[in-house]
Amino acid sequence: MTPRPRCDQTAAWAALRRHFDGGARDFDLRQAFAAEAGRFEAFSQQAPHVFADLSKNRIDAATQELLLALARECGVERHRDAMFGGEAVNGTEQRAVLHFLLRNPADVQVQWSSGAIENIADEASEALATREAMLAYAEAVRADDAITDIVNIGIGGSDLGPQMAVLALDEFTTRAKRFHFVSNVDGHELAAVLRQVRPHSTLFLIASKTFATRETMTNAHSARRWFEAGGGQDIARHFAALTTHTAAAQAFGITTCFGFRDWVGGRYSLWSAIGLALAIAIGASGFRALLAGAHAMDEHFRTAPPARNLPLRLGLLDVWYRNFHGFTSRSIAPYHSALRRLPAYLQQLEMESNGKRVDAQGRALPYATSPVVWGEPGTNGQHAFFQMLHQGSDVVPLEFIAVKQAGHELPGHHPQLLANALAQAQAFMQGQADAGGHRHFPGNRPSTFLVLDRLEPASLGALIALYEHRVFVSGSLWGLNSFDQFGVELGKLLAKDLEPRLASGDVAGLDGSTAGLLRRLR
Ligand SMILES: O=P(O)(O)OC[C@H]1O[C@H](O)[C@H](O)[C@@H](O)[C@@H]1O
Repeated sequence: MTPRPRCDQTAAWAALRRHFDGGARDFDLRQAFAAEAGRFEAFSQQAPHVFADLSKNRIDAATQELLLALARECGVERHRDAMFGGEAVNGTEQRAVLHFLLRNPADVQVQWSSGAIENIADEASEALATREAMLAYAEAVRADDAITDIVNIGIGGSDLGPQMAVLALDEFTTRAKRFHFVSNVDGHELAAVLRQVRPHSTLFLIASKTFATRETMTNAHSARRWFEAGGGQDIARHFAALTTHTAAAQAFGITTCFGFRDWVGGRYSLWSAIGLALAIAIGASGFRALLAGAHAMDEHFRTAPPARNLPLRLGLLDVWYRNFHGFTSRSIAPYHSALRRLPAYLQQLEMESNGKRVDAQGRALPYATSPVVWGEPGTNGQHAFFQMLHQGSDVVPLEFIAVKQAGHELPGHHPQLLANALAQAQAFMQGQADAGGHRHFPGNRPSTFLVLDRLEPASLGALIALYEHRVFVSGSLWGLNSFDQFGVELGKLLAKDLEPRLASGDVAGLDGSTAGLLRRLR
């Protein structure tokens, strides 16, 4: 990878700084709408399966031009093409980043740049073969009436993706099986699931890229002990492993394994064998539709001109808000209860990817990177923390996700839901100037409004891929390696040291607080 210029040392960054200090800081959405008749049309667009209204954001044509110049100068497109070309864009781990390959239709040839990972054709056909094997297995499980419960054991990317998607696509999920997700090492979680299932009718999916994550291994061993203690014998039938480390799964005693490669990051692994629970839930055709929707967004990101490239526009907006306006967080408000785990999924995607303070070469950066990403479905959030969003001292850009068609037939609910989403976005922008004191709403609070026609496999795939690429864009502008996560290691190491101390009471060498708490917890 040729090094890219540091974003804050480009002419475009300096121009943006002048633009901001010269008035953009005080941009007023209400005035902008009053002045520009075509503002909605200019700042909204249809991308594959996702319509996006960006017009209630603090940007105008000049800001957008300068942001696009920043992307050009920072080499974002070159970086994107390097990823799609199979170069080792995850430099710290010397790995290519090819999760998009998992959603490539079988008949599409991938264009690889020279010097990309070797035997690329083999990688592509292996991914395809695994997809077919896994989908055939998913169909066999769906047809097997003796299996009534699927328990996915995994954490982080091996939990959040399949869990979020199984919930989101509930309308498309087989009613013949129940789906459970166990991630936490807290035994309460596994125990609560085991109380509901029986060994002879349960399939455990042990989902772990590394097959080494302690939480998952502890839960997997406990599940196997429970299975055997309950008279279960046929591990091959009741356990399957989804992992890059099939040898470790076999050593555990699992013979049904679906693999993937280390070029799939954990938080990008829903499309791989890690998606098996979802494939069982919605079937092979549903899973293929999810992949096709994501692939359509890949193609959009790869080929749409910058000014109409949605992931690029959203990633640029994120940098504008974080580094110029200084906003520290972004709230996600899905106005669809089935998307209730989406904020948690996006937290991992964005904060684990871009929550870094050094550039891809390990040099400390002088500017802010990932915002805090958080949220709850609407309308629930309205009755909890929206108070702070409307009248608090911080400005938090909000992201609405609304779905045009309901997936149920209860009269009255959906118009009420959609009216609430529209009203909140309106209220954030307009505020209430004619009231003083406690009833004053400052307004001018920015929001982005995403619309899906229907929440279905293809649109969910496109939505997730949109977020993946947007995170790529902001990470690229910030000069980060968005594909490693060394920040999760230290705590794991320390926990390993403390676990035996909890049993022995040995506090030698510990700081006063940790020693005091350890004594307290014994
Ligand atoms: O899939 P696994 O190897 O078990 O990893 C599960 C998760 O844990 C790690 O610590 C990382 O922070 C995550 O990116 C990963 O998704």
